[in-house]
Amino acid sequence: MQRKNIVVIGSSGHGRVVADILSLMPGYRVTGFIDAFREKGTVCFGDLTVLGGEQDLPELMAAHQITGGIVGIGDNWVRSQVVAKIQAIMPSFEFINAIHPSAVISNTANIGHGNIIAANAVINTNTVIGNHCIVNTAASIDHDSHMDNYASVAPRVVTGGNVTIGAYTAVSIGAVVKHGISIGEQSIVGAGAVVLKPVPPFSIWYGVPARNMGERKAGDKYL
Ligand SMILES: CC(=O)SCCNC(=O)CCNC(=O)[C@H](O)C(C)(C)COP(=O)(O)OP(=O)(O)OC[C@H]1O[C@@H](n2cnc3c(N)ncnc32)[C@H](O)[C@@H]1OP(=O)(O)O
Repeated sequence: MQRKNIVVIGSSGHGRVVADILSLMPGYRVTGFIDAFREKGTVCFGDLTVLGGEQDLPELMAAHQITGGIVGIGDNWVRSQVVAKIQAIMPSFEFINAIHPSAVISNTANIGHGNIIAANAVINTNTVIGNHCIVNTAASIDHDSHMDNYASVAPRVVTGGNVTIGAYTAVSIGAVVKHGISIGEQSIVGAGAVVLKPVPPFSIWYGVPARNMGERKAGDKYL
């Protein structure tokens, strides 16, 4: 099989997990990392190094026959900013999905592009995952659910069926979301929360049962 040469944008812990997943996918060869905040040549994962920043992409793509890649940045808002920057610099950049071979994904699920589906994740029947989302290690999104663009679920999150997770919203590590619940855009569900009521947009909810603990603005830090 002809492997596509690709890059991972972001070389922190999450970016390296993404490179690890891609190294297990037969269709791709990871050429290296793009990271404007780390010196060129820094070794990040195995023998893979930082090749340059986003501005260097046109030159790097031509030199290494790179067709595209994926943004491996955990913060949902920052990830969206970097995707926009790449689209402006290199409109032909193809955003791919990084899907761990142990992930279980229904044939009836619909998955966009730029998504990270980590080890042992489950995406069940008729669920829709938008673009540039993260379904992290051993998270489970059950049937007929919907994750909007740039949403994320952290390791061991479990949702029931018919759950909606709005754009840019982060459901934190180990949280449980009851079936039928809708979580609005740009919200945070805190670690270990049990969500039994709908979560409005731009809000922070946590606890057992989860309650409204505050409001937030787009781009507020949560990691
Ligand atoms: C592979 C990976 O690493 S993926 C990333 C995994 N990481 C996560 O998912 C973590 C996400 N972050 C959280 O869940 C955070 O707790 C947040 C964003 C919900 C809240 O963070 P902050 O606003 O900074 O809260 P802060 O730490 O100041 O705590 C405020 C109070 O709320 C409590 N609190 C904070 N989060 C929670 C929570 N999830 N559940 C219960 N109580 C909480 C704190 O104990 C503290 O109580 P205190 O005042 O009595 O000491």
